[in-house]
Amino acid sequence: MIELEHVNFAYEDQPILKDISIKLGEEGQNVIGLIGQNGSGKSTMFLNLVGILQPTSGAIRIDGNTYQYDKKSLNELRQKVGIVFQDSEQQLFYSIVKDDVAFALHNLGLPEDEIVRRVREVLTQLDILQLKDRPIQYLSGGQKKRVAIAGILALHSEWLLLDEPTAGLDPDGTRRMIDLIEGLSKNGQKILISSHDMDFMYEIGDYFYLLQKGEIVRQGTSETVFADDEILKQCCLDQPWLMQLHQKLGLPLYSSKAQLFTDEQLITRLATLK
Ligand SMILES: Nc1ncnc2c1ncn2[C@@H]1O[C@H](COP(=O)(O)OP(=O)(O)OP(=O)(O)O)[C@@H](O)[C@H]1O
Repeated sequence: MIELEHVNFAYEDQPILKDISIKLGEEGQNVIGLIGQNGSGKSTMFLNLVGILQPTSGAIRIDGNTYQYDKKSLNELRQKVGIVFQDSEQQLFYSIVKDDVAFALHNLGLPEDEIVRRVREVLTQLDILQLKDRPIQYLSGGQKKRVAIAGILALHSEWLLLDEPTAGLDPDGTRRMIDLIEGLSKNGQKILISSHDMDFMYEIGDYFYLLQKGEIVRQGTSETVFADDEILKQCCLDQPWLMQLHQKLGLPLYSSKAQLFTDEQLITRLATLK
């Protein structure tokens, strides 16, 4: 679990994160959403969680141990908490897929056969084994994101932080990202996602934090956070369409588009309107 205790962060004199005290990854929370409009502080919070930025005051703990910022502690932290940036291209350093995924494993000093095993394992898991010898520059945006994710999962990181994972993806890419996250979550991977794509977040998350101007103004399950249209409007966010169908048309609250379109009772009721 990652705990933030009265965390404040400022860029020079500009306060960005304000007195944040939360516990990420409690029982039953594998996929956690950090939602908020542009500039609310989501990326800044992520950079604090991976130790690239250090809180101005307050503390962050992982599994009970307070973050330390010396080189050795940061190296240990990076094995536990990995981040995929919105522009994942900036974190791919090698020209060939398998070399990039192996990069951090070489840094750890793992034996060559273990590196080869882990690279193959993670590329298979992410369904990109066929890309292993391909130059990264010729991959699509969605494929590059998968390579960046592979580099983190190869480390067996406890936490995967995804900053705007659907930015720049087409509907098919977004669907594949949802399937990927669901698959990882079923295997027990802890994932923290930042996004302002509310439909995507609604479908994928177990628990949510709503960030407004650097403050957590609401937290809870999708029913709690997305039911309050007023607070979402104040944060310049749209209510997920499945929640709108529920609140405005009185339909059951479906957890996904697939669940809605396979509801036989609803389909029968709608057929009588024809
Ligand atoms: N390096 C920096 N120096 C000074 N201010 C910064 C820096 N990076 C971000 N900011 C400011 O901090 C605030 C929060 O930015 P941040 O990128 O954390 O928000 P965000 O919620 O991730 O936004 P987005 O959804 O657009 O990515 C913004 O006002 C931004 O201009």
